[in-house]
Amino acid sequence: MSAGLAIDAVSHAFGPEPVLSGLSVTLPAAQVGCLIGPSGCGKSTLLAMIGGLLRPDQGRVAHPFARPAFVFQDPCLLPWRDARGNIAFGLNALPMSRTECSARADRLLGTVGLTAEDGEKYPRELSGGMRQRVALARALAIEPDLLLLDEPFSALDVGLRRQMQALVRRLIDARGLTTVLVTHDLAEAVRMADRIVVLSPRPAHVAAQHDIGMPRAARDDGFVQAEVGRLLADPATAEALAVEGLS
Ligand SMILES: Nc1ncnc2c1ncn2[C@@H]1O[C@H](COP(=O)(O)OP(=O)(O)OP(=O)(O)O)[C@@H](O)[C@H]1O
Repeated sequence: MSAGLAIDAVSHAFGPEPVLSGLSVTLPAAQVGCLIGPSGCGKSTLLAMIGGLLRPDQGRVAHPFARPAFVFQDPCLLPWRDARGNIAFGLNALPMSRTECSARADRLLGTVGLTAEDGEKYPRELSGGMRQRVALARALAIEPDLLLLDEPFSALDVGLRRQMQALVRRLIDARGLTTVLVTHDLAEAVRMADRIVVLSPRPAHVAAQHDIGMPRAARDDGFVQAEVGRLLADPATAEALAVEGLS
């Protein structure tokens, strides 16, 4: 198995406020890891470290990936560019012709379930779900080797959320893309993850870790419900997630 992500004894503080405390986690390449834990415990901080945006005060984050891409809860689209232009935006920095950029953006519109006509719409003309599809396509445009998802579905209603989860699941499985997903939703973590890492309240350490063996495509609602029950039967998981009623 090729090397994946290794987070070793990471501690971090913002001013006097410790946020992460001696946190260690590994994730094999081509797997999906979910970070779940109480609000403010440091999940986004850890994701920023994995993506190279922040250096830990102590400890080490190591991985072989060179092209991380983020998708956030807010799609953060440029309002003055249409959907195609937003998808192609990150490609401007790459040595590609305009025609190649445009062709790649067109392919990605299809990949995320949007039409060529949708590509000509501006963010204000797109629904929340469509905007999040554009953000996903923009992340995939740079052909990332590491996908970092910070609650990308949580602003969507339940139906759309399930559609987007299924789409992302298919895309990461087809590409064998190493992925880290931050979520507040244990059922979502069970649907998406190979490894679920439960963080304690701040300063966060790993309270519990669970590996889900079933192939993602085979996880139906019955499996997800049963697995959520199994995970919550673990006292350390239940305690960490009970803090804000996550369980
Ligand atoms: N750049 C920063 N400067 C100062 N404090 C920060 C900074 N970024 C995060 N924090 C603080 O660090 C703590 C952890 O924040 P973080 O966003 O990582 O938590 P989280 O678990 O992702 O939260 P949530 O689940 O609510 O999104 C919070 O108290 C937050 O206010």
